[in-house]
Amino acid sequence: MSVVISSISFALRDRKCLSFCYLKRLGPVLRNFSVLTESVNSKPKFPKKVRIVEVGPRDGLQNEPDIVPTSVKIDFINRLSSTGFRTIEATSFVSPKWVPQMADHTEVLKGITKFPDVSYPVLVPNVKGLEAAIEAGAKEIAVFGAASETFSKKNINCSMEESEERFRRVAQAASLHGIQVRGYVSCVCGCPYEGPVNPQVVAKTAASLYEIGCYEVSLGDTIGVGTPGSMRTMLEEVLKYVPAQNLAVHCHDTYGQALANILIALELGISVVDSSVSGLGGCPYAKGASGNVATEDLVYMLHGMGIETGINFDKLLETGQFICNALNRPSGSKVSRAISKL
Ligand SMILES: CC(C)(COP(=O)([O-])OP(=O)([O-])OC[C@H]1O[C@@H](n2cnc3c(N)ncnc32)[C@H](O)[C@@H]1OP(=O)([O-])[O-])[C@@H](O)C(=O)NCCC(=O)NCCSC(=O)C[C@@](C)(O)CC(=O)[O-]
Repeated sequence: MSVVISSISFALRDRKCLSFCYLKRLGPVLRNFSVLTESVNSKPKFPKKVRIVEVGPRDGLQNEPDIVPTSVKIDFINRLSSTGFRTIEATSFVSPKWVPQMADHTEVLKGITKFPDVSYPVLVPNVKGLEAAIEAGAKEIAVFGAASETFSKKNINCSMEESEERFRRVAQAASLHGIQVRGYVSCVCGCPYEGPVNPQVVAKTAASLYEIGCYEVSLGDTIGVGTPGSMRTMLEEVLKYVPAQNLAVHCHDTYGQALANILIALELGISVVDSSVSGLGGCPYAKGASGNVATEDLVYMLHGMGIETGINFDKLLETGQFICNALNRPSGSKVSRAISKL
């Protein structure tokens, strides 16, 4: 078999050398192997540009054991703004009883310097959160649902169906104020309470967010259990309902699969990726889940592939160092750690 394969690859590399007779004999074999050679020869197509949604100030800091001072959060976001991000998720207008780390949302949103070409979305779970966000000057919000009934109840204290209705009301009210709405689906590759999640449920949840008016739906592998295989299966299902240009991926790196999973998303035409500087974060309602993919690692990979991000890599490393110093912890970014040892 290996002899046949090598002669086929040779033949395909230099078709001019093939005699008609040889080709005729190889004809049926070549036809059988055309699929194999196509996949060997065809390179996956990746987008030329990727927009990174930096979620460090929200997803990164919401799970910190000690309250991070408001001034540090503001400084952090300002540094991110001058790094080249176009979207920085700034904070959450959720109940301070549920997530005390985000209780200073209004001070943070009012205190940051708003760069003209940067959007600062904030998480909003209900109309009460939307009203507070509008009062604080939000121009973009994100609602957050889940593809798991138990996770939905633990995270936002309502069923998936109730959340759909809630988000519809939020989206309608937001549109009256000209506010853009992003949507999240958590647990797209697995749930910390229910285990495996059906890709069709993910697709239905994403489709519902898209239908209520979310301009972009971010698919969250909340506990980082996805692999390139399960990620592809899930994304192919979602893509039947939501176009690639309206999707983003949000990969936690708990099992070290995030970059590989992101590559699958890029291959399928998705060009928006959420990440968190220094791999900060985790969800308070997903025990054991580690941070998001580190932005430094993501940018290193994308720039290495010739994909534009608009991010100044040196400034990004400095910002990562700034927040790690403030939190008194080593960076969760492999790239940052490797570079600091040079
Ligand atoms: C949704 C609620 C509010 C329901 O919480 P609830 O207790 O069911 O709400 P309620 O309507 O019964 O109200 C109870 C109290 O909360 C207050 N309240 C009600 N709403 C608000 C609000 N917006 N802001 C401030 N306060 C609020 C309300 O006024 C009342 O106050 P009280 O009368 O007791 O003094 C609660 O469950 C909550 O805040 N959950 C947020 C959980 C959260 O932030 N999780 C982390 C983010 S999700 C995530 O990380 C995943 C993601 C997005 O990154 C993607 C991924 O990785 O998968």
